[in-house]
Amino acid sequence: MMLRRPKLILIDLDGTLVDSVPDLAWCANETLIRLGMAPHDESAVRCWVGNGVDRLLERALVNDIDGMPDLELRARAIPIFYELYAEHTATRSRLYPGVEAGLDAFATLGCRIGCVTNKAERFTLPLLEKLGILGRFELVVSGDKLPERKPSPRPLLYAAEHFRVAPEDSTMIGDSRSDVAAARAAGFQIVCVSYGYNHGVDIREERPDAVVDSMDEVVALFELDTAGP
Ligand SMILES: O=C(O)COP(=O)(O)O
Ligand SMILES: [Mg+2]
Repeated sequence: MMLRRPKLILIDLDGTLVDSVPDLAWCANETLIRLGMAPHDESAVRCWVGNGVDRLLERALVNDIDGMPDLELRARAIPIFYELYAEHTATRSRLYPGVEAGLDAFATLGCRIGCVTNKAERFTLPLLEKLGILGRFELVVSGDKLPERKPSPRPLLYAAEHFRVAPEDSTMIGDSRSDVAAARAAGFQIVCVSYGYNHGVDIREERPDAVVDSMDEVVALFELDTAGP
Protein backbone atom coordinates (compact mmCIF):
# COMPACT_ATOMS: atom_id res chain seq x y z
CA MET A 1 0.00 0.00 0.00
CA MET A 2 1.31 3.47 -0.91
CA LEU A 3 1.22 6.26 1.66
CA ARG A 4 0.81 9.98 1.10
CA ARG A 5 4.15 11.74 0.87
CA PRO A 6 4.49 13.58 4.18
CA LYS A 7 5.55 17.14 4.91
CA LEU A 8 6.43 16.10 8.47
CA ILE A 9 7.92 12.84 9.77
CA LEU A 10 8.05 12.19 13.53
CA ILE A 11 10.15 9.26 14.73
CA ASP A 12 9.98 7.37 18.02
CA LEU A 13 13.24 6.72 19.90
CA ASP A 14 13.41 3.47 21.94
CA GLY A 15 12.84 0.42 19.76
CA THR A 16 12.69 2.48 16.55
CA LEU A 17 15.89 4.53 16.24
CA VAL A 18 17.86 2.98 19.08
CA ASP A 19 18.14 -0.45 20.68
CA SER A 20 18.31 1.04 24.17
CA VAL A 21 17.36 -2.08 26.14
CA PRO A 22 20.94 -3.22 26.90
CA ASP A 23 21.56 -0.01 28.91
CA LEU A 24 18.05 0.16 30.37
CA ALA A 25 18.25 -3.47 31.53
CA TRP A 26 21.74 -3.07 32.97
CA CYS A 27 20.74 0.08 34.89
CA ALA A 28 17.45 -1.39 36.13
CA ASN A 29 19.20 -4.55 37.26
CA GLU A 30 22.07 -2.69 38.93
CA THR A 31 19.43 -0.66 40.79
CA LEU A 32 17.71 -3.86 41.97
CA ILE A 33 21.02 -5.38 43.06
CA ARG A 34 21.92 -2.25 45.08
CA LEU A 35 18.51 -2.54 46.77
CA GLY A 36 19.23 -6.18 47.63
CA MET A 37 16.75 -7.50 45.04
CA ALA A 38 17.15 -10.09 42.28
CA PRO A 39 17.83 -8.88 38.69
CA HIS A 40 15.69 -9.82 35.66
CA ASP A 41 16.47 -11.27 32.25
CA GLU A 42 17.02 -8.65 29.58
CA SER A 43 14.11 -10.21 27.64
CA ALA A 44 11.74 -9.29 30.50
CA VAL A 45 12.98 -5.70 30.60
CA ARG A 46 12.46 -5.49 26.82
CA CYS A 47 8.71 -5.97 27.35
CA TRP A 48 8.53 -3.13 29.88
CA VAL A 49 9.97 -0.31 27.72
CA GLY A 50 7.78 2.30 26.04
CA ASN A 51 5.95 4.21 28.77
CA GLY A 52 8.87 6.20 30.14
CA VAL A 53 11.80 5.25 32.37
CA ASP A 54 9.87 5.72 35.63
CA ARG A 55 7.27 3.20 34.50
CA LEU A 56 10.01 0.82 33.38
CA LEU A 57 11.59 0.96 36.82
CA GLU A 58 8.23 0.49 38.57
CA ARG A 59 7.63 -2.63 36.48
CA ALA A 60 11.12 -3.93 37.23
CA LEU A 61 10.65 -3.39 40.98
CA VAL A 62 7.58 -5.66 41.03
CA ASN A 63 8.40 -7.91 38.03
CA ASP A 64 4.99 -7.11 36.54
CA ILE A 65 4.04 -4.91 33.55
CA ASP A 66 0.82 -3.80 35.30
CA GLY A 67 2.18 -3.64 38.84
CA MET A 68 3.21 -0.75 41.08
CA PRO A 69 5.79 -0.89 43.91
CA ASP A 70 5.13 0.70 47.27
CA LEU A 71 6.04 4.37 47.29
CA GLU A 72 8.91 4.05 49.74
CA LEU A 73 10.70 1.46 47.59
CA ARG A 74 10.02 3.50 44.45
CA ALA A 75 11.42 6.64 46.11
CA ARG A 76 14.64 4.79 47.03
CA ALA A 77 15.03 3.25 43.58
CA ILE A 78 14.45 6.28 41.34
CA PRO A 79 17.55 8.33 42.27
CA ILE A 80 19.78 5.24 41.99
CA PHE A 81 18.42 4.44 38.53
CA TYR A 82 18.61 8.08 37.34
CA GLU A 83 22.26 8.35 38.37
CA LEU A 84 23.14 5.06 36.66
CA TYR A 85 21.22 5.81 33.46
CA ALA A 86 22.68 9.32 33.20
CA GLU A 87 26.09 7.65 33.24
CA HIS A 88 25.07 4.82 30.90
CA THR A 89 22.55 6.23 28.39
CA ALA A 90 24.67 5.06 25.47
CA THR A 91 27.24 2.62 26.85
CA ARG A 92 25.59 -0.41 25.22
CA SER A 93 22.80 1.22 23.15
CA ARG A 94 23.14 1.29 19.37
CA LEU A 95 21.33 2.70 16.35
CA TYR A 96 19.45 0.00 14.49
CA PRO A 97 20.77 -0.91 11.02
CA GLY A 98 19.20 1.27 8.33
CA VAL A 99 18.47 4.23 10.62
CA GLU A 100 21.13 6.58 9.23
CA ALA A 101 20.31 5.62 5.62
CA GLY A 102 16.61 6.17 6.38
CA LEU A 103 17.28 9.62 7.86
CA ASP A 104 19.39 10.48 4.77
CA ALA A 105 16.48 9.46 2.54
CA PHE A 106 13.97 11.55 4.55
CA ALA A 107 16.26 14.57 4.15
CA THR A 108 16.02 14.20 0.35
CA LEU A 109 12.21 14.37 0.62
CA GLY A 110 12.59 17.90 1.95
CA CYS A 111 10.18 17.26 4.84
CA ARG A 112 10.50 18.41 8.45
CA ILE A 113 11.82 15.76 10.85
CA GLY A 114 11.19 15.45 14.59
CA CYS A 115 11.65 12.88 17.35
CA VAL A 116 8.74 12.11 19.71
CA THR A 117 9.60 9.83 22.63
CA ASN A 118 8.22 8.95 26.05
CA LYS A 119 11.79 9.01 27.42
CA ALA A 120 12.51 11.94 29.74
CA GLU A 121 14.45 14.82 28.18
CA ARG A 122 17.43 14.48 30.54
CA PHE A 123 18.16 11.08 28.95
CA THR A 124 16.77 11.66 25.44
CA LEU A 125 19.04 14.51 24.38
CA PRO A 126 22.31 12.89 25.60
CA LEU A 127 21.33 9.57 23.97
CA LEU A 128 20.66 11.19 20.58
CA GLU A 129 23.83 13.27 20.94
CA LYS A 130 26.06 10.34 21.89
CA LEU A 131 24.77 8.26 18.98
CA GLY A 132 25.45 11.16 16.61
CA ILE A 133 21.92 11.87 15.38
CA LEU A 134 20.68 14.77 17.55
CA GLY A 135 21.37 17.22 14.71
CA ARG A 136 19.06 15.28 12.40
CA PHE A 137 15.99 16.47 14.31
CA GLU A 138 14.58 19.98 14.12
CA LEU A 139 12.41 19.26 17.15
CA VAL A 140 12.59 16.70 19.96
CA VAL A 141 9.46 16.21 22.08
CA SER A 142 10.48 14.17 25.12
CA GLY A 143 8.13 12.38 27.52
CA ASP A 144 8.20 15.10 30.18
CA LYS A 145 7.81 18.11 27.86
CA LEU A 146 3.99 18.10 27.89
CA PRO A 147 1.40 17.01 30.50
CA GLU A 148 0.48 14.00 28.33
CA ARG A 149 2.66 11.56 26.42
CA LYS A 150 1.98 8.80 23.87
CA PRO A 151 -0.56 7.11 23.53
CA SER A 152 -2.03 10.62 23.83
CA PRO A 153 -1.99 12.42 20.46
CA ARG A 154 -0.82 15.62 22.23
CA PRO A 155 2.95 15.35 21.55
CA LEU A 156 2.29 14.61 17.86
CA LEU A 157 -0.17 17.50 17.51
CA TYR A 158 2.24 19.79 19.35
CA ALA A 159 4.93 18.98 16.78
CA ALA A 160 2.54 19.40 13.84
CA GLU A 161 1.47 22.80 15.18
CA HIS A 162 5.12 23.76 15.76
CA PHE A 163 5.88 23.11 12.07
CA ARG A 164 2.46 24.39 10.88
CA VAL A 165 1.85 21.11 9.05
CA ALA A 166 -1.59 19.48 8.93
CA PRO A 167 -1.90 16.05 10.61
CA GLU A 168 -2.98 14.50 7.28
CA ASP A 169 0.37 15.58 5.80
CA SER A 170 2.26 14.00 8.71
CA THR A 171 3.61 10.50 9.35
CA MET A 172 4.66 8.87 12.62
CA ILE A 173 7.23 6.06 12.61
CA GLY A 174 7.28 3.93 15.74
CA ASP A 175 7.51 0.47 17.26
CA SER A 176 4.70 0.20 19.79
CA ARG A 177 0.96 0.29 20.33
CA SER A 178 1.38 3.72 21.95
CA ASP A 179 2.78 5.06 18.69
CA VAL A 180 -0.12 3.57 16.71
CA ALA A 181 -2.75 4.89 19.13
CA ALA A 182 -1.19 8.37 19.28
CA ALA A 183 -0.90 8.57 15.49
CA ARG A 184 -4.47 7.39 14.91
CA ALA A 185 -5.87 9.86 17.44
CA ALA A 186 -3.80 12.68 15.93
CA GLY A 187 -4.84 11.88 12.33
CA PHE A 188 -1.29 10.95 11.24
CA GLN A 189 -0.27 8.08 8.99
CA ILE A 190 1.57 5.43 11.00
CA VAL A 191 4.47 3.22 9.87
CA CYS A 192 5.91 0.70 12.32
CA VAL A 193 9.22 -1.12 12.47
CA SER A 194 9.02 -4.87 12.98
CA TYR A 195 12.09 -5.12 15.21
CA GLY A 196 11.04 -2.91 18.14
CA TYR A 197 9.69 -3.67 21.60
CA ASN A 198 5.87 -3.37 21.77
CA HIS A 199 5.70 -5.25 25.08
CA GLY A 200 6.54 -8.56 23.39
CA VAL A 201 3.55 -8.48 20.99
CA ASP A 202 3.85 -8.42 17.16
CA ILE A 203 3.13 -4.82 16.13
CA ARG A 204 1.16 -6.06 13.09
CA GLU A 205 -1.67 -6.83 15.52
CA GLU A 206 -2.15 -3.07 15.92
CA ARG A 207 -2.72 -2.73 12.16
CA PRO A 208 -0.45 0.22 11.37
CA ASP A 209 -0.58 1.56 7.78
CA ALA A 210 2.67 -0.24 6.98
CA VAL A 211 5.36 -2.34 8.69
CA VAL A 212 9.02 -2.26 7.64
CA ASP A 213 12.02 -4.32 8.72
CA SER A 214 14.39 -1.36 8.40
CA MET A 215 14.03 2.45 8.45
CA ASP A 216 15.61 2.73 5.00
CA GLU A 217 12.57 0.91 3.55
CA VAL A 218 10.16 3.67 4.60
CA VAL A 219 10.83 6.21 1.86
CA ALA A 220 9.75 3.75 -0.85
CA LEU A 221 6.27 3.63 0.75
CA PHE A 222 5.56 7.26 -0.12
CA GLU A 223 3.88 8.31 -3.35
CA LEU A 224 6.37 10.76 -4.77
CA ASP A 225 3.90 12.82 -6.80
CA THR A 226 1.65 13.85 -3.88
CA ALA A 227 1.96 16.40 -1.07
CA GLY A 228 5.57 17.04 -0.08
CA PRO A 229 6.88 20.48 0.79
O1 LIG B 1 9.79 4.17 27.46
C1 LIG B 1 10.58 5.07 27.19
O2 LIG B 1 11.31 5.60 28.06
C2 LIG B 1 10.69 5.61 25.80
O3 LIG B 1 9.98 4.93 24.85
P1 LIG B 1 9.80 5.47 23.34
O4 LIG B 1 11.07 6.18 22.90
O5 LIG B 1 9.58 4.20 22.61
O6 LIG B 1 8.61 6.40 23.36
MG1 LIG C 1 9.36 2.93 21.08
